[in-house]
Amino acid sequence: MTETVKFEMTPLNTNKPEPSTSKTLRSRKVVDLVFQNITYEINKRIILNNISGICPGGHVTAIMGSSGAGKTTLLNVLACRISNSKTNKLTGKLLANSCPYDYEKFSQFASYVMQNDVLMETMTPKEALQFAANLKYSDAEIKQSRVIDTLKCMRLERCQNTFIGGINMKGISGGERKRTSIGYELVSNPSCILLDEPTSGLDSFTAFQIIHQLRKLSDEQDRTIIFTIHQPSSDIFLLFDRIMLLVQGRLAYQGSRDNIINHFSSFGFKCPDHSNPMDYFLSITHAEDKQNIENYSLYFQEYEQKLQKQIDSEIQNCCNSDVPLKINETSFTYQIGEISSRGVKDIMRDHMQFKAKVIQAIFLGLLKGGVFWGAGRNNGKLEQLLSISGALFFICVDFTMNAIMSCILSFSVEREVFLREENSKLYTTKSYFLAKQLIEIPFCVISPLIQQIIAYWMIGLNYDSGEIVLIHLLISVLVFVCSNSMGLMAGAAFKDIQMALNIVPAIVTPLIIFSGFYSNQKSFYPWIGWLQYLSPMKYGFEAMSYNEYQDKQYDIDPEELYGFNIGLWWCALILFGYIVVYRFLAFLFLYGLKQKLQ
Ligand SMILES: Nc1ncnc2c1ncn2[C@@H]1O[C@H](COP(=O)(O)OP(=O)(O)OP(=O)(O)O)[C@@H](O)[C@H]1O
Repeated sequence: MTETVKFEMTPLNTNKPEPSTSKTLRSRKVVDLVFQNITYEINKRIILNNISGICPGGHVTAIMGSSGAGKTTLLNVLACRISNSKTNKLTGKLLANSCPYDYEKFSQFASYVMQNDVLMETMTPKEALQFAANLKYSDAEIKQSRVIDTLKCMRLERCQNTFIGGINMKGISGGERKRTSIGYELVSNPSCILLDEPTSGLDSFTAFQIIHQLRKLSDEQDRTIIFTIHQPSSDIFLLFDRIMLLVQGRLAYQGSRDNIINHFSSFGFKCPDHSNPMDYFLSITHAEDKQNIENYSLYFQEYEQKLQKQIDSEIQNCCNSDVPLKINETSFTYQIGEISSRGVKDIMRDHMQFKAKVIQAIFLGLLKGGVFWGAGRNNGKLEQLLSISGALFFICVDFTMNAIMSCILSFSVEREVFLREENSKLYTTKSYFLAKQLIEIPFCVISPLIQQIIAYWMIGLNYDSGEIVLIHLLISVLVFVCSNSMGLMAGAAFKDIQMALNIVPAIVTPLIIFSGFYSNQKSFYPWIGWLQYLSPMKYGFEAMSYNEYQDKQYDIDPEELYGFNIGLWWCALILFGYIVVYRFLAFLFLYGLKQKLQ
């Protein structure tokens, strides 16, 4: 059964009392966002054309316009998610209560809710909000009250203990996901909330509920709410306080919702009775109709003559009190603890993934054991040396490909969550990265161990002493962790994961060729032979071979046949060194990626 929402039009009051220091969500000062003379060009094409405006605190401002009008671009400019580059040129001023702001400052008083709900599938809404609150506040009582208030405010009480879910797991509904996304930002008590198409993909009733909640946030808590929206129903239209109507990157209307109908009527564009005003205004502004395009100059002229002065005066008189900042109160070590315990929960709860990984490890162990069955039990002849070397080399290649690809794929989902949470200043890149190492490395150890414990005895690798077996397992783990580190680095280095998935095999293939199994390592031409030193498989294969062939006699010395030239422990040390280097580079790339996406 659907719930009915009783909507009461609460009178607007922008002169709300000063913030209380209570532990509830109501603790805000008004923040007026102003943009002045914003022009944005991409490759010399003007996307936003010298526009100015104001989004007052305690009001709901809807940015509207037909497709391609520049709504998302304007929202991104306000959220400082667009900056100058070689091809993109942004000019103009952004002010919060008359003070200029940039990306860093924006994230201290405002939150941005993306169109896609980027949330951890294995958490419940309550846990997600608790995670955000834990990372934001140090006082236990404040954390608790923020979570409870937000659940109530976003009407999430009924689904608070259901998994959020996603592709792999059934979970809460689309509307509840959106409300969780908004709540996630709300926990940190931002003065401004910017949302990109908060109603897209939702049915009209759910869309109404979302906008209704946003309206309540502005009315009851003085927040500045700004969002883009495509085609609101008439019920939703009534929830807006202000409207900005964009037409080809310029403003055709800006001001109160009440006035938009009169404004367009005054120059001959009367909204027909009984029709949804926004449907009408979008129909007269979309760029598909030739007549509309001819009318654009009239819209702009009327805007400049009748509304511009009013907007300029609102900008002049905007609030200029201090902007309340949402400061993060938690320490670096606390952040690491929180992120890693969430990560462990995520792995344990994602039963499908967890089972798939264990089954895959058992299957690959059995496969290697079956294919190279007994290869190590006979020795002496060259062909026996070749088959055991084939087994050792295949172990290295399999670990490398497996670890790199699965890391890139799993990180592609996770890094969106990281980018969102870092953007919301829940934690720093450093604490996320260290927490990731704490969770991931133990799991990287388990998979190669399962595979090798199975395959070792089936292949009949050297078990003259326990030490030899342990060294083999150690090298296997080092190769796996090293490849996982390469995957992490690739996942962080490429903005587009698809590109990483295409390019990485092209990089790994030469590393396989130069790893010493297919050709003697000393026989490569020097101008290209140096590539072998970049290959973790070379060190893995060489170390495993030294370990395996000790005390064994063959027709030909394996060291000579393959041109081994480093030695077991040096190989292990170099693999360890590569792990450190790749992980450090992954951190730098992640840091760079975060900056690039600002
Ligand atoms: N990276 C880009 N390169 C080139 N053009 C771009 C880029 N980003 C946006 N544009 C162009 O800028 C214009 C405004 O885009 P924007 O996404 O802001 O429109 P919108 O009003 O949000 O549209 P929609 O409702 O369809 O999402 C569009 O014509 C779009 O093609």
